[in-house]
Amino acid sequence: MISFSQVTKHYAGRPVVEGISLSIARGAFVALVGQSGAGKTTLLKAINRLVEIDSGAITIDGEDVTALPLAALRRRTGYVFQGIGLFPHMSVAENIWLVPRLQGVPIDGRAERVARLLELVALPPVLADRYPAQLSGGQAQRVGFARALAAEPSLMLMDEPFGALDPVTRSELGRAYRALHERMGLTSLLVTHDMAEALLLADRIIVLGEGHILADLPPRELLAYRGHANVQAMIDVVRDQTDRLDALGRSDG
Ligand SMILES: Nc1ncnc2c1ncn2[C@@H]1O[C@H](COP(=O)(O)OP(=O)(O)OP(=O)(O)O)[C@@H](O)[C@H]1O
Repeated sequence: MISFSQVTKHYAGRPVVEGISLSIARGAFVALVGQSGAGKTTLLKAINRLVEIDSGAITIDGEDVTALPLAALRRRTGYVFQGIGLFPHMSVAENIWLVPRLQGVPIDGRAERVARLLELVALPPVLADRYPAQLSGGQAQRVGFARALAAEPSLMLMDEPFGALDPVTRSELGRAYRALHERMGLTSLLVTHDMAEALLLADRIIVLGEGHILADLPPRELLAYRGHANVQAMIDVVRDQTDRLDALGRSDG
């Protein structure tokens, strides 16, 4: 569904993404991980052209993203990011209805469609009339997902969408999104710092570093990976935490 061919992006003369080629199949759930500054966000934003690449090409369903009108491209791609950016002066319903409104969908269907989208992200319908300041962080993030899904995108681009949440909400929302991904037949790309989250949610994990793909494997195979030191270090953190927790559980004092 998405294809990157020799994609390169520089900032201030320094390559951030260098000659990256990869293909992502329809229905895949792919996590992009890597240390801070590895180029994860740059690669994600290049898809919906929030970032313009210097060279190479990115296609969605065989169409070059630079040949698509921006509005059509953004309609196909739901975008969710940390801290979500809900408009504070708009109610939840108005925030969710932003894209359908731009698409000229008649307002008389709004209440029903907003209620359905809230239900999808497991929020009660009464929240429709609240304002963002009256929501918890987890609720706001769910509204962000509902807003992205309102355009009925086939591709979801997510940049640390669970990053600002407490661990319990983070885990709940991650699982809820994974279920939505299945149910709605979405293609999902998730940028995360959290290797454990990537291993538990995604079907395929791409590890970026120094502008390149360091590893590109399904979770089980990545766990057994031996190779690039940076990749191993990220996996070792998860393994070490699991081992220490196991040891703690077994200790008698
Ligand atoms: N608009 C910009 N102008 C200049 N440099 C930028 C710009 N955007 C990103 N960079 C630099 O490019 C590099 C990659 O940034 P990017 O945000 O893609 O990394 P990342 O892997 O998503 O990092 P993080 O995990 O910290 O969000 C960083 O060194 C960053 O400082």
